[in-house]
Amino acid sequence: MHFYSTRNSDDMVDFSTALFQGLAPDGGLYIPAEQADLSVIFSRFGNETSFTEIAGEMIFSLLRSTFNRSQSFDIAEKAFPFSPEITELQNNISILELFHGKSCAFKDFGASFLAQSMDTLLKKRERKAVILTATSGDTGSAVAQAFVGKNNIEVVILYPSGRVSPLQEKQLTTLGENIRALEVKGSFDDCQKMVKDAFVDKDITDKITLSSANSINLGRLIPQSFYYVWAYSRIKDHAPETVFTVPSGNFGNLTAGLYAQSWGLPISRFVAATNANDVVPKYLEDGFYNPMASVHTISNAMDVGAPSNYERMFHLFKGKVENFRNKISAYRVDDTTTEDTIKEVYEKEKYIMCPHTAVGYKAARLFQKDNGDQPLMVLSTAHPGKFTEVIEKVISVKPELPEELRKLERREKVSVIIENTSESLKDFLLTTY
Ligand SMILES: Cc1ncc(COP(=O)(O)O)c(C=O)c1O
Ligand SMILES: N[C@@H](CCOP(=O)(O)O)C(=O)O
Repeated sequence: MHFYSTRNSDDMVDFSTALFQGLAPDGGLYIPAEQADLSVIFSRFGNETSFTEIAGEMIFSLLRSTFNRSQSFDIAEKAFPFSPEITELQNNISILELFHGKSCAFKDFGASFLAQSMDTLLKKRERKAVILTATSGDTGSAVAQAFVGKNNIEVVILYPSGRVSPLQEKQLTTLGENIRALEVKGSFDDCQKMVKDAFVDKDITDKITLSSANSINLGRLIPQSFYYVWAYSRIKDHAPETVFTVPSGNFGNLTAGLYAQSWGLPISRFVAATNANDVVPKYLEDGFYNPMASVHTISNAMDVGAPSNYERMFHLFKGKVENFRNKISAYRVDDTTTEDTIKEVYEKEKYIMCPHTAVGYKAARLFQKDNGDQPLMVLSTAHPGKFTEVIEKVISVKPELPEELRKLERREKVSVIIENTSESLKDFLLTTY
């Protein structure tokens, strides 16, 4: 498969180039140039097919011009020593738990695949890369875990000061080695803009081989399609067409689902769930897309006012709001409703969900109210233990922390504080590398 930029279809590249460039040189996002049909392969997957097998088959089917069969399965095995799990709740809702990886969030799937495929390709090319990542909490922690100790790779993580949870901050700032954390005096959108500006700054790119570990990088997005396929393989006997509800911020997760659908996965609809940062729900309502400054919420990892992947969706839907509406329904959920949802589900079902998952769960219930009580699969994007402060306040119970998170509590934070300007990032990069 080849890829081109959303802003220039003549700029055709292979997977390796898209992976290491991250963002296209014209500032656009790489998208698949060919229409793959994997429906026959999907139909062979069943309840017994492991996540690694599904991932290996998909890597080989989509990226065979870059990875041969044995490399594809090797990457899948090394990247995914963990798997999603499904928990059934009342009201026809299934929770697709994506937080059983090292950093306890769904970002582990993308970050781990990215690290393994870069490792495989760097061995061939003997290149050194600096990975720039903007995070509102979870991408950075997954990337830090996936890349720590990797040869020939330096990682720089930008996060908004005071706007990530205490545990997320520990995950970003305590690993050391090849991982550096920049604490930005600003919002996630500032961090994301600083990263994007660096990619198109020739002074930087002439000196440093930059790549990205955000969902602007297709290497982050493609593996996020694997778990939609895995989920389908588990439910297809009783639900041949599935509605997926996706807690959304930068819309990488939902875009990955749209790709899975375009490759032949029978998904009947997506429900996009946002917090008060609701530019996409507003766009579906009135047809006007107005990115805005993000506001702080208790589902902090979704505090995005200018979602990167809107550009990919816009391209996929040929810029027509009706095409968006044909595939996606959208709901916004405010903080009070998010807290009420966490409480209600815990009281009724003794299930603790993180605030982001609660936004998704509530949106699924609203969708059922509008469209009948049909089965829905809600993507659960993070372990509730990453947001202990919110959970304890709402249900007076401290979620049990996995060992990975518990050991971080004792570690010392190390970060460099910088202004929210592209010049500060440029200074840092040019003086450090
Ligand atoms: C826990 C959690 N849920 C949801 C999201 C939103 O995902 P996306 O940015 O892919 O829309 C994020 C951040 O990416 C997150 O960390
Ligand atoms: N919510 C994200 C924001 C970055 O999103 P990405 O998918 O583009 O990396 C985070 O947790 O950092």
